[in-house]
Amino acid sequence: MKPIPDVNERIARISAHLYPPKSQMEEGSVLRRANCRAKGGAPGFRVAILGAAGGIGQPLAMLMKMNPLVSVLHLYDVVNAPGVTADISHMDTGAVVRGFLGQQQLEAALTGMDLVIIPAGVPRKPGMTRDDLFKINAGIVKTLCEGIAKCCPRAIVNLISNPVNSTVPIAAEVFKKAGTYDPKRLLGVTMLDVVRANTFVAEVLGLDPRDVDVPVVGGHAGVTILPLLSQVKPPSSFTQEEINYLTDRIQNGGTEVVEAKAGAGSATLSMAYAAVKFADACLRGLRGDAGVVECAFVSSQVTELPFFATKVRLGRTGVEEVYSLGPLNEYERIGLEKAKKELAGSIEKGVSFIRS
Ligand SMILES: NC(=O)C1=CN([C@@H]2O[C@H](COP(=O)(O)OP(=O)(O)OC[C@H]3O[C@@H](n4cnc5c(N)ncnc54)[C@H](O)[C@@H]3O)[C@@H](O)[C@H]2O)C=CC1
Ligand SMILES: O=C([O-])CC(=O)C(=O)O
Repeated sequence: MKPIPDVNERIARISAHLYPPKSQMEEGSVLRRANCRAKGGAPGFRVAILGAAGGIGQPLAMLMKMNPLVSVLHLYDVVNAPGVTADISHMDTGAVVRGFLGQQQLEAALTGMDLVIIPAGVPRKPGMTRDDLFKINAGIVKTLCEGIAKCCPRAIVNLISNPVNSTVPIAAEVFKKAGTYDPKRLLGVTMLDVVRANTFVAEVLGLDPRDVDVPVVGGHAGVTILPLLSQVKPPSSFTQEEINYLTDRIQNGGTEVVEAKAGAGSATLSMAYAAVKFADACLRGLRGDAGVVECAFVSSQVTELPFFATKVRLGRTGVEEVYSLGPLNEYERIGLEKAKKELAGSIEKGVSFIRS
């Protein structure tokens, strides 16, 4: 029987793989061969997840490891990154996984990345608004975006950390300051609102959610989440009662989960699903696929606000086209005015966090 390696030896081997010292990257080393295999064997994109050990980060990491468009997956967090990385790295899918722990490894985590997904930050507890997270999450997003500006300024950024209506303007200001801002490459993730809208509308219509497409515009908090039920596909009509019910349920879907979890956080599994659906769309766009269209909170000229969520077309350079709102009914026009009023304040709050 082969002797079982000493526990410390095994741990040393694992951590050498997770946190490679420079010497290990030399010609002929095991790690070097693994890297070559990653590049040669599984052509694809290099993706980093920042906040990878969290409630969203873990299932997101698992699902990205299953995505055939990903060849290298970097998992960064300030806690528990080694455990999550060791675990995910045993999945027999193509992507090579590496873990990075703590601020001193942020640059290594980001260098060479094509797509950076950010679910780092604190989640809500019952009774809190997303804006209550600003104090802590604004600083986290600032630091991470400074790293992106330095190490992978051309990467597409998918920003999940709340309040998205403010964290996206924060990221834009950080990139502007660094001279790397490309509005086409910065996207606030509002996909969960679309995922929820498709689910709830399908329930009302008695359809399979996969056959339903609901545009959700505006932003990602309360009244700024504006489902356009008049533009649902397949074309459908709703009673006023159904419209009130659906709008309220979609706008408060996050709160529904926060209350059900009763202090144990907010949506994580549905969010990981939505994040992967969105990241996959970004990667298909980068690959050059035609007709990749999703909703996202982006730099926009659709309204007078500098950022707004609408359908966008994704391509090789990120957001290649921002679609206009299309025809709105009276109910949606009133909703739009409310959404813009709240959004303006949230955007301004993010901008002045960096400028002042
Ligand atoms: N855009 C959207 O639709 C949604 C956004 N969210 C937001 O996503 C964020 C994360 O939520 P959860 O995963 O549930 O929270 P969580 O607390 O379970 O995980 C957050 C992770 O971020 C890490 N983290 C904290 N500071 C960090 C830093 N400086 N650098 C790197 N990582 C850091 C933590 O160690 C933790 O592992 C929250 O702000 C939440 O509100 C949640 C659901 C939907
Ligand atoms: O509600 C929250 O705090 C988390 C979130 O953004 C969502 O689930 O839509």
